[in-house]
Amino acid sequence: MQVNQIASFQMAKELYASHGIDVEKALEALAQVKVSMHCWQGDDVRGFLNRDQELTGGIAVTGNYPGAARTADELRQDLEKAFSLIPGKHKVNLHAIYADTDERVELDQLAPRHFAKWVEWAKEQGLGLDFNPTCFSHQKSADGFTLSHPDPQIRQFWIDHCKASRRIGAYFGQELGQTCVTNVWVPDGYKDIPVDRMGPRRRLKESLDEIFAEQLDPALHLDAVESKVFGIGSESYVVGSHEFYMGYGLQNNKLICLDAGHFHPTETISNKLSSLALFAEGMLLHISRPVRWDSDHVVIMDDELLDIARELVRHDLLSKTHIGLDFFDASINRVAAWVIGMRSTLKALLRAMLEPTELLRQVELAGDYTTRLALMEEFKSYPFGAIWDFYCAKNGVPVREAWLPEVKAYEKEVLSARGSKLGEAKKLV
Ligand SMILES: C[C@H](O)[C@H](O)[C@@H](O)C(=O)CO
Ligand SMILES: [Mn+2]
Repeated sequence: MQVNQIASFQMAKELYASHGIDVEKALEALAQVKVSMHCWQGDDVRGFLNRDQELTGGIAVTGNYPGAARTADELRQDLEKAFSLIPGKHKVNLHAIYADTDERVELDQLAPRHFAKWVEWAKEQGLGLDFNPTCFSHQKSADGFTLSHPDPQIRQFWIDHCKASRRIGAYFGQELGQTCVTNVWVPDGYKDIPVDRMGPRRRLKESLDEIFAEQLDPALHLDAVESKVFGIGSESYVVGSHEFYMGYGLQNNKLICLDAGHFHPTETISNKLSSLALFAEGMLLHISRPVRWDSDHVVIMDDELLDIARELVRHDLLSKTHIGLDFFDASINRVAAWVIGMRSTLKALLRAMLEPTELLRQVELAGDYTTRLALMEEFKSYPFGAIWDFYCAKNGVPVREAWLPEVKAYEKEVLSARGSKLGEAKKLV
């Protein structure tokens, strides 16, 4: 660590201490936070099963930046690169289509053995794993319906896929000694105005009941359910709406997943946490950045991310909240996208931990809103950057933008040989 970094840290630490903020305690708390980094940013949600299928489910990846991972080994190599630039020990969030196997296997037949290489790797790297059934990009979801499909056979296929996914999740939890969250998201919905809004929701509920019938040890495995307001091709009606899953999750003790991009454009998930936390067993966050719609832009430290972090810290919700990222941007270097999203999320949490929460609470209760506003504003320019730099250096990862040349070098040495989606092996400089 450089001498000037230590000096800046000491000065900042004293300043925070003068407001009763224990910086060392904040850093210890930050080190406990595991963020689940989504594997699908690394290859534009293609996966390794059914690679010939186009991405469906009303989600879209834009951009043609060269270097997407084409195999599980390449994806793991890229994940390792990204984690080497992010402080702390975290988790990787896998989708079912990322099975690493030579077998030709259908989604409903997936088993733990198809993910053994991921487990072996996660053990070596000291990472946890989370999981998701993949209910899209498949011929059986081509008409936009899966778990709420009117055809019982198709519905059963997706039910069996979700059951298989939970067993894989439980296997991750067992093998890695840390709880795996398996999150169910389905794209089901109508482009145009439906007549029957209830029927598909009743079928989805019945499918979920069947999927969750098998009891799994909650120490090893937790279920989450993710809602959405609309998708491309399901603009008028989404079966798994927020009300649907909030009801389902609360009634059945499931984690409720809030994706930052899955609500109306002016609706924020930060404002939902304090309500949900009073009633729910726990929450899963898909931190994303919607720009005008559910565009899944790379997460940055914007106002909403800071507000999410503040809510988690101020109300002591970190222990009942599982934090995951969910974005897919193919217009920039994909490893950089992960690093930016992860570092921003951790930085936002640290910033929230360095706020004088107790003091702000007291002035608010006393009705002194002038002091509340003044302090909240002044604390925005407090030297949290010096504390973040120290944390990065202490964790042996690059300080500030020093990670970028490492990504550029990796791009030159490794990614440029892979080419772009259009097929040409474009050389990058
Ligand atoms: C690939 C993910 O499962 C997906 O992004 C889902 O979580 C979602 O947010 C769909 O819009
Ligand atoms: Mn999501």
